[in-house]
Amino acid sequence: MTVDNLAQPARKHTEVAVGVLLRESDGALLISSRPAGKPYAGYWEFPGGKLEEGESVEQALRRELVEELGVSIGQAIPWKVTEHDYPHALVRLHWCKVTAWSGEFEMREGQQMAWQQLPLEVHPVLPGAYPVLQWLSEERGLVFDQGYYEAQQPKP
Ligand SMILES: Nc1nc2c([nH]c(=O)n2[C@H]2C[C@H](O)[C@@H](COP(=O)(O)OP(=O)(O)OP(=O)(O)O)O2)c(=O)[nH]1
Repeated sequence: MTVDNLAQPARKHTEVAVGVLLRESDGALLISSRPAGKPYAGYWEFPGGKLEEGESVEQALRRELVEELGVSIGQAIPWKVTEHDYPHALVRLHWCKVTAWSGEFEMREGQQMAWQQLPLEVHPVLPGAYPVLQWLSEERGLVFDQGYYEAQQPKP
């Protein structure tokens, strides 16, 4: 460890609730694009957002999906937790599966949404979502090829 590292305070995690909405009829996944004005605007991700003070993961996810998509979710089933270190934030992503919701989808933040099978056709995909694509692929007996998604990232 260098002297510089010793001098740095530990980075605080930003807690994020993320929903993997699964369509019963064909197993498609709901993916949405990040709205203008946010870091990684235009990247595709699973819908969700940051926990507010005092909120549980499920409460935050329920609130975010109303705010972003206009739908009320049923149970959010906790699935896995990952971390991703971006230049803008160190995030802890709380992934939940969601199989029931009500209401009509409305893009309330000017974003786009798409029901997708694997591998996703939309791009670029937020790198913090890769692990979920891997688990979903494994569940479905599909090969996950991270290079396919990396090749679709904008060139620096
Ligand atoms: N929603 C979502 N966020 C993800 C995914 N993968 C991933 O790394 N993230 C990261 C990106 C952001 O740093 C963070 C989510 O924060 P955000 O800025 O979208 O959350 P928010 O809607 O509460 O934003 P805000 O406008 O209130 O600040 O999690 C994903 O698949 N979905």
